[in-house]
Amino acid sequence: MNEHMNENQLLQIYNLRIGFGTKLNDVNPIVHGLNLSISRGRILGLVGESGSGKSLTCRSVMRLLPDGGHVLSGDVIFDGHDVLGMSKSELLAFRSTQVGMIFQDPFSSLNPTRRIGSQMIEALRTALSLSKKDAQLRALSLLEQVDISNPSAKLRMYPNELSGGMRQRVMLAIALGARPSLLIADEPTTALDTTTQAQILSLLRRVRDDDGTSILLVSHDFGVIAEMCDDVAVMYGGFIVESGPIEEVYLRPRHPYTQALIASVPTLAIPERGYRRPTIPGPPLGTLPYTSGCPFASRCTFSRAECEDVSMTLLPVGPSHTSACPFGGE
Ligand SMILES: Nc1ncnc2c1ncn2[C@@H]1O[C@H](COP(=O)(O)OP(=O)(O)OP(=O)(O)O)[C@@H](O)[C@H]1O
Repeated sequence: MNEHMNENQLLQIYNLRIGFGTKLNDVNPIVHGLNLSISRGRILGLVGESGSGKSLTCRSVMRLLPDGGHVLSGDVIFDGHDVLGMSKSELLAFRSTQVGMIFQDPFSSLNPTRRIGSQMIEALRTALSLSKKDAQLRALSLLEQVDISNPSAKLRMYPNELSGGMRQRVMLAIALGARPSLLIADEPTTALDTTTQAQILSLLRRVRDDDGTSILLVSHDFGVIAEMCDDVAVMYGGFIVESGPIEEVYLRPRHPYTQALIASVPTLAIPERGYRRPTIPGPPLGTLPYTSGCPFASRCTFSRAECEDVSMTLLPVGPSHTSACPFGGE
């Protein structure tokens, strides 16, 4: 395990394979040998279409895969610690103090029958062993940190009395409760209107700037990733197909899937006036099992016979920039 350790990296994922199945000897692999790392204080974007394996990758860091999901092989190293080898008690401590996570739908994580205050206080007391009084004070200061006005009134409310944006702020406040060094944000703004989305993204950036928190930000929207992240990893069909610093990847994308994804960012699409951004041709991958070669080949404008045999290894194509397409997107 120690051969993987790198002190500049907060999170390192090596050769991670995830699959689904009821029996371990009958598992359908979904994520195929994924490598990923996040440096301290940086924001890494994980981008790709629905079903590419982004959420499973995030959940495997917390060891919170859905029922039937298994890590088949690989290593997850957090701050030098082997997450996949942690005991139950180490895992509970890790989840409640080292990593915070927010999801697309904050409703699914909040209990609708309990007031915001009692949920926050319970989470804070469990994570930080605080007295009830101290947990209440910390809850108030956390709500202020995420720009919630009149926080004491909000503590008395139920989740359904808050707007979607407010609920996401509350989830962020809970996730930041123990000042985690990593925040995993899985499509945190997808369900929100554009103004609220901008506010939540700006809050996330502030969390990183003020506290040095590393962030793993998942999105299917390259526009959000380009605006927010320092580094990006592009996923397709359970593989990372390209990764690197955001300026490099955004300005000089080398994998045809990344090129298509960037070309389809809806900056100004007004179809009724005849201008629209291109979409990626062909149907999404769906749930077909992976066999071999490049999973994007059937939709790729540059596809050729050799694509059926490429190994999907990330090859260097620029400064810290790698791509799995050996043909350079040409
Ligand atoms: N609970 C589950 N049971 C069986 N298969 C699952 C389950 N959850 C995910 N999968 C499989 O794993 C694939 C990847 O799922 P994942 O949620 O990681 O995708 P994603 O990239 O995060 O997409 P989305 O943005 O839609 O959540 C899915 O297409 C599905 O085939």
